[in-house]
Amino acid sequence: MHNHQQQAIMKSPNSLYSRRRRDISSSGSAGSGTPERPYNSPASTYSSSSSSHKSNSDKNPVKIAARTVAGAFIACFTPPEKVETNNNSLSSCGGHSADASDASSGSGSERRRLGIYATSNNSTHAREPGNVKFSMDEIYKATKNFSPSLKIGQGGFGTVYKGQLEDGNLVAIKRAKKGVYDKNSGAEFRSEVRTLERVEHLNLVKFYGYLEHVDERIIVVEYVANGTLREHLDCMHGNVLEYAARLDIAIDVAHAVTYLHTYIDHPIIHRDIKSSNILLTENLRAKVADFGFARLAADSEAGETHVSTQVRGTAGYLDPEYLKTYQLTEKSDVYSFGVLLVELVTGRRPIEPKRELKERITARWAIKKFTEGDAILTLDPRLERSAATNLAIEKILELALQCLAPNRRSRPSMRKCVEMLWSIRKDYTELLASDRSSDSRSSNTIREE
Ligand SMILES: Nc1ncnc2c1ncn2[C@@H]1O[C@H](COP(=O)(O)OP(=O)(O)OP(=O)(O)O)[C@@H](O)[C@H]1O
Repeated sequence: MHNHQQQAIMKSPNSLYSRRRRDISSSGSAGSGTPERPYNSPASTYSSSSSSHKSNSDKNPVKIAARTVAGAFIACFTPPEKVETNNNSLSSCGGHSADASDASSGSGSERRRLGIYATSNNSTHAREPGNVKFSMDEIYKATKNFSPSLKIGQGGFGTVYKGQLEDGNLVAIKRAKKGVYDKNSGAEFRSEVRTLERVEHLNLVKFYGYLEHVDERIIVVEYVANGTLREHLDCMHGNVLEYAARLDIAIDVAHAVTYLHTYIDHPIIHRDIKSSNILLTENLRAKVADFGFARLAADSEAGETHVSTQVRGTAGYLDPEYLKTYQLTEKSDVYSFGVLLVELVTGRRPIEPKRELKERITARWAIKKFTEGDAILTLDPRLERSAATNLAIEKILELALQCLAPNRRSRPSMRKCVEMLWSIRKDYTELLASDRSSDSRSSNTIREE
């Protein structure tokens, strides 16, 4: 990537960085989790296992670099009418329901609707635990020979199919485009697969296995039924994503990334944290997907502090220091997480070329509003305002500001982000409860009068 191209990307949220420092309490109170999985215990959240893991895919570096640069240039120069933006209007939350209603991952009705594996519930052919190698036959069966009706997505890595294994588990089967992995990159594929095999966390998409056969490279991961966070922010699933759910999602993602960064054997940098890589369950809990770019972080005990490698990632989320130096650290993920926090508050995409100039880079605009004392004006207009929400917006943007610090040393660790988010959620929940009880008291008073 050329310097001037990098500059184009780097103009974003950091140059806008003007600090308004305030102390954020980081009491680390646990807050409430859903029954789906508690996160009151950091220890349990971060524990690792050696059995099954998270998704991976790798991507063509040339395409990624090209896409990154193109993204930045499109962001700056594309005439507005050619670029789609997020329409923040209530009406955009109409009835378009993609996968939301069939969120019953693995339910009989869904299987019947898709017509896959009618007999699978009775199957006794479960995969051996720990066996991560799939055969072509298994993949053909699971995808009904890569049936177009089971295609659920297309990404930089290739095509994604929904499938069902013989043991009944629903999976996403990611088939690499031919050429993404050539003969020489088999080692890279295998090393990434080894990484996936070793990680396991409730907020990471679980890795089931892979297949490497002639020119086929396939990764099999847990199917997450309820679409991506970006789709939900765009109201593609019918309902507005409530503020409390957004806070929970931020915490889920922070847990997953903290786990990766503090992974027992060796820290792992995700490198592509973005709202379209956050998948949601039917209970709106988040699972971080796409280890396409994941690399093991440098061993800081061995005196290294970064990994030098090619620039990869997605325009709008890229750490400017990484773009300048090609040096990747965990703090690059923290930067992307800061962009994601702003996305959660505003509902907007990181770059919205159709907006007026000062609002095109969402993080720059939101942080400016925050520093001017107008944080609440950045709230997604589809959400209701309340004292609790107003306070939480301020605090989230304050945390985002820290994550987006141009100097990576000034950024908090992901673990620190988790603690701050716990504290924000606790304050939010308490204030919401007291708002509600005072509301009901005053309505009782009115009724008595
Ligand atoms: N585990 C999964 N469960 C359910 N759907 C999935 C899963 N993984 C991917 N998808 C669907 O497939 C789409 C493409 O996913 P993929 O990870 O290949 O690309 P991407 O992250 O959207 O794009 P890019 O490769 O540019 O980062 C996703 O947007 C999602 O809709």
